[in-house]
Amino acid sequence: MNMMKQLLSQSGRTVCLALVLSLCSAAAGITIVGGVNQALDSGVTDIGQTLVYYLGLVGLLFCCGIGSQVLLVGLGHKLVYRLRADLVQRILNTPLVKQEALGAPALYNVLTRDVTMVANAIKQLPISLYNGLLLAVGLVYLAWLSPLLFGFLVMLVGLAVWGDILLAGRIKSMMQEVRRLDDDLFRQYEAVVEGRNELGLSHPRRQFQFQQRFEPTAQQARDTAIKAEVLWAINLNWTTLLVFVLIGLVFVAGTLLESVSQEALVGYVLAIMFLRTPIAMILEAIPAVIRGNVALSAIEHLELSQSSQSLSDNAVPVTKPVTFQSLELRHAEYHYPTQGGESGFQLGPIDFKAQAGELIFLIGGNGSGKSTLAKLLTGLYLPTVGEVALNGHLLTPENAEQHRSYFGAIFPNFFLFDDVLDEQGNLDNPRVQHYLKRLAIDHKVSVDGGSLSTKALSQGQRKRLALLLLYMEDRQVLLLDEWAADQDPLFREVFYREILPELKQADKTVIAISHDDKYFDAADRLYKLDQGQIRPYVVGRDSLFEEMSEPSVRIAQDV
Ligand SMILES: Nc1ncnc2c1ncn2[C@@H]1O[C@H](COP(=O)(O)OP(=O)(O)OP(=O)(O)O)[C@@H](O)[C@H]1O
Repeated sequence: MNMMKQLLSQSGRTVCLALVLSLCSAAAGITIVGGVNQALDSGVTDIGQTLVYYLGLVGLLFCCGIGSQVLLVGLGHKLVYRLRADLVQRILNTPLVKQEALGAPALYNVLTRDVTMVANAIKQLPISLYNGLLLAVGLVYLAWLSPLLFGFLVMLVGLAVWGDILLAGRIKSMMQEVRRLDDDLFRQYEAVVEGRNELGLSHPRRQFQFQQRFEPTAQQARDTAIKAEVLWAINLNWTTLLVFVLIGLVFVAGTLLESVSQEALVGYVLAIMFLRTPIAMILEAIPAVIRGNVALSAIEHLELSQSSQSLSDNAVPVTKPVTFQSLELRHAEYHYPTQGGESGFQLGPIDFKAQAGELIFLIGGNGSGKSTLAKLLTGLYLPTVGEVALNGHLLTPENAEQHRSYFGAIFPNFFLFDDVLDEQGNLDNPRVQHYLKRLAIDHKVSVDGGSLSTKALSQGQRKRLALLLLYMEDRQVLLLDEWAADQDPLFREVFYREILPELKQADKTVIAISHDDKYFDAADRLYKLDQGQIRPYVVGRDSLFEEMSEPSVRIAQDV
């Protein structure tokens, strides 16, 4: 709810104006009801004047009603827009480690389902506010008409409202359960979409995925949602019935109590009938509001970054990087958080230094910590213990953005963007043609207006495009995590024998994670990771994997 308060506080003036207009409209409506009641009781003396008053009030009701609705509808959509923008910016500003812990399904759930739920709740805002005010003005009128009957009415309505509050609490916990199940469902959707190849090949797995994983969760979500909605629908009908019971009881009480005039009685019946619609509309809006509330709590529960650093203006958050000189790790460690009672992987302590213009290979077995080290070097992870320093400046949460601006990286799970941006963030840089040719991909892809013509390519070709994007960004330090793994032997040769030396010549510092022992001689220095520990690797002296035979290639310059 804090998020909603923040968003609403930015529209204080609109809310106030809409409130005043709604109040005027509601007051005009109740005055018409009161006037009709009075006319029924005492008749009309001046028909012309009465007609003028009547038309004036109808006009006021219409204009103020329209005015408040226009303001509130606009406000509702602006709130949804701000919520979306705020959420996307908060995700973009959330540290990688937190995003990885949350997982993609949870983030998609928030961005799609939760935002829609909040949007639906916000849509109820104009209707509920208007009807709430109408109800409030109506109650003031009833209190004025007969305080005695009003006391009686408050007692009865109080009971009904108490029942509604209890029921709303029960429905809220059901909707929280539906929301929890939705998180599970999004994980199932991810398996269905991302696992399309495996599922396409295996009928038993498809059946298992559908019957054992998807169906039970979807059915439970369906049943809980139906239960909640039906409970509220029963309550809605019960409340409508209560209005008629109320009229009857007021009528009986009024006839029994001598101090209550006939005019007050008729006024009560008229006003309660008139207020029936706003009451029903408010009650109808409540489930959507509860769902929105549950969705907002779910968004807040993710504990995304609170940073509201705007990405929509042109302000550049970091100063232009100076010339890269060195990158150093001093007793640096990175600990993954404990998961399911098991302590996370621990990288380090590591001491490591890369100088400008060096070409360094990181090697090691699966799970030895190479990619973790890459994320630590690039500033995507901050060290748990020890220090990371670039040009002698220690990496801190405050300067992490500046640190990262030196790096370009391709990780194994890279994402290929449609747009080819240059170092200034501009599209349509003519250099792109040269690199398309260099990466031997110009026959498959063109870049038009800064956008890739296609991404429907093989994995090796997609990696070449990722390298194209990296070339265009022209960062000083490049981190290539098993880039060559998907290349054919011919282009692998081009990569190690031509592209890497060219990058070195262009004063780039390259840290490449590689399993290609055939090309270890291309590196200036080699480091091997083993269970989170690093040590220099000497070709010929050290074995790549303990069980493997001695590699035959020697590097030009041993460490
Ligand atoms: N996002 C994560 N959350 C928690 N633990 C992780 C995460 N990513 C990796 N790990 C743990 O860190 C260890 C090292 O992973 P890392 O990806 O750094 O290995 P790697 O050397 O790059 O392996 P590979 O050669 O298979 O890519 C893994 O064994 C895993 O247990």
